[in-house]
Amino acid sequence: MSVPAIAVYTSPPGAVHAPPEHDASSRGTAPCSAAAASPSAASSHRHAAVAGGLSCLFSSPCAAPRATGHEELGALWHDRSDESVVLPVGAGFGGGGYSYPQSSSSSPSPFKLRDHLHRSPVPLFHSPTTSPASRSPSASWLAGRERDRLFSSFVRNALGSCIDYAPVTSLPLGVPAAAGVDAAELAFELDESFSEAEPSCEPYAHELLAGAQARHRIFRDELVVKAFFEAERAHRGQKRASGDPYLQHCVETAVHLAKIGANATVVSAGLLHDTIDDSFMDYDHIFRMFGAGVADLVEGVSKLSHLSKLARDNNTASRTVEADRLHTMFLAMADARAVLIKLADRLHNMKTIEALPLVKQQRFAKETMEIFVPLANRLGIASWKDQLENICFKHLNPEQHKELSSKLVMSFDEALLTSSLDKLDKGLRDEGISYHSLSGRHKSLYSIYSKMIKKNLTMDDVHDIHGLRLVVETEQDCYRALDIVHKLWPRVTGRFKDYISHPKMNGYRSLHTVIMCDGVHPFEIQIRTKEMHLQAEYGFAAHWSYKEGGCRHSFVLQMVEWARWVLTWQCEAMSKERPSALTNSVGIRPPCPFPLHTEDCPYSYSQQCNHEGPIFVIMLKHDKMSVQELPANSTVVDLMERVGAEELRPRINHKPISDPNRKLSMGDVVELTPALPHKSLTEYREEIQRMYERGGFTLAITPRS
Ligand SMILES: Nc1nc2c(ncn2[C@@H]2O[C@H](COP(=O)(O)OP(=O)(O)OP(=O)(O)O)[C@@H](O)[C@H]2O)c(=O)[nH]1
Ligand SMILES: Nc1ncnc2c1ncn2[C@@H]1O[C@H](COP(=O)(O)OP(=O)(O)OP(=O)(O)O)[C@@H](O)[C@H]1O
Repeated sequence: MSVPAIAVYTSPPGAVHAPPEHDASSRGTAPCSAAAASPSAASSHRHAAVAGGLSCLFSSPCAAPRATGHEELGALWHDRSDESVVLPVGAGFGGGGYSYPQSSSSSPSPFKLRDHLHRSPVPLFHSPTTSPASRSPSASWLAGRERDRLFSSFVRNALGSCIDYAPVTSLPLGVPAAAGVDAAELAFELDESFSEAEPSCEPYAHELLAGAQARHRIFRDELVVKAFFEAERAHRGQKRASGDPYLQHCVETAVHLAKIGANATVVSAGLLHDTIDDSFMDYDHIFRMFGAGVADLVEGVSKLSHLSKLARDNNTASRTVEADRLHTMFLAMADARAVLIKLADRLHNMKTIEALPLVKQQRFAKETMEIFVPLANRLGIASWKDQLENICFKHLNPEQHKELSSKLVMSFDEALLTSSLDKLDKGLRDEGISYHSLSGRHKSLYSIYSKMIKKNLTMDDVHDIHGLRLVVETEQDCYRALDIVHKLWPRVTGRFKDYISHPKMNGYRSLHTVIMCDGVHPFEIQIRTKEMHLQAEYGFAAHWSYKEGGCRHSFVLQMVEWARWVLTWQCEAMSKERPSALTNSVGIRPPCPFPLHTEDCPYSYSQQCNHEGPIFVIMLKHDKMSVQELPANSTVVDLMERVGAEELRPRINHKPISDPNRKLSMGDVVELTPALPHKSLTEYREEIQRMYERGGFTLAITPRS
């Protein structure tokens, strides 16, 4: 079971207006009025909400908190898009049980609602200003490198990455998409072959599609529906360990992707992610039907699956250095979106892991913790990271999990979080301080546990179970806001940290204070500027590396930053240019430098740039796998000399090579096998003859009836 939550509260001044097409009404969301529940409902639902897993995310001026039904404790920063759509009107956003009062501006901001529905894969804050014309990376954005403008574009894009699917059809305001949708009522023309294929599906497949469409509108997209039916064809008759149809796993994987804002290409690839490995379909088939965009992603996922299986079979996850190399390699060798799909696949597998034998549960949990959690962390998908961690925690430390879960239910107060946000928002308004964003979160169960272990604390000593974060415009505003915080609540002595005047070694800057809420609950409040926040999310002070405890290679930092950026950018770009089935998405690339880098920054990383960092390759020697680190530009011979295997025969990526001076690339799989002894044909013939005479061959002859 699980809870944590995020509340995001955007700056009321300088009201944010999104273009009309982004209006929530065109997304089939429940209207705001239906969202607000009464405070009494809030308290009465609290415990149920906690037990069921509650998340809150709301935006001023229209509050839109609601509950979700996640099983595990996890900070659901991103996964909110579809749930709101599924909830019946009335339950709507507010169904979770607490309300947020309307603030001074009475008109709901469609921008904010959009954000509510489609969060970025990268945790970010809300821009106070945006313009209708500026939601996708424009030509001027690409051309310009001016820092401020890049910054605001960055914020816009990151927000925009929560995507606008070119809507196939708009649902009427307040009508949950779930109502009466089935595959027979698809709101677009099916092409001929597709229409023919559809009726041959079994009823459960239609139900699955209708269910997915009810959860997220992208499942009405033509490309996605086509991918659905192709996945159905590929996996027809296949079952999961649970006995469920295999197709269900494909759909759930795709739903996870849709929920964090992935576009039609990525969601389609999510539906097809297992076809190359587990069905008769191959790359060429997918290419012909869906184009290189989808086919490359499916192939990328397949490659990651192979590496992951190799790693699991060889227990690589337990060897820290090699596990670390694997994270880096995964991100460096594959399109970040392929990693995203692999993560979504793993998330669903972990959520259904009970169907596997105990020993496999343990193995998967261990591997997930070592390999996939850090990947989710690096890509900034906090909700997946938290969910994965909590599930693994439950399987790896069941006793502690049980004990802490029940304790957390006692100490956790969702309503307090929202009322604190409200109080701070009011305090800031009263003093005329505008802010960029105000958000709150509950620490995930596993994060609490880890902190307790790391710092030898009891749960009562963890002061940031409830946390607020305020992002303001200027450094001066940080201190002014801090004064307000200290006037609003009594502070906990000795817990104030001024990382603005005294930045941390890694450059992290922020003000931290702990205050006492209701005299019982400590709240950690972080105050920073937009710029400081960017530093805290990316670059050297990035939260992921802070959590991972440092990183040896600076190129890894750059690469991760790049991958996160690509992800954000591509989701946005791709959703704007709704890909036709044959569009090659590889052509769409973000500019190499990260927004914070100047043009001549030598550290900027991109997969096109030749970074000087080491490369990581998988080596299979005598059937044992290891992840080898080599300097950039190393060759096969270099590797063979390094491991003392000059006499062995190298194959790269399953193909023999003729030139041992071939350069190695990140993610190459190098197999070193004993060379065939040099025998003449006659000698081989004699050997076979001897084996035959010894009875070494069994000829499979099927008797004719
Ligand atoms: N991104 C990022 N966040 C940081 C960094 N250091 C601290 N933080 C954030 O600030 C919070 C509190 O950090 P500190 O005030 O230094 O507290 P602490 O000494 O680690 O111990 P606690 O107060 O018990 O959390 C952390 O939980 C993080 O959310 C950093 O280097 N990078
Ligand atoms: N006070 C806060 N307000 C809002 N968000 C926060 C706050 N503190 C951390 N976060 C964010 O919550 C997410 C989960 O962080 P988590 O609680 O696991 O670790 P942490 O608090 O940052 O670090 P630690 O456990 O080492 O103290 C991260 O994205 C982090 O940036």
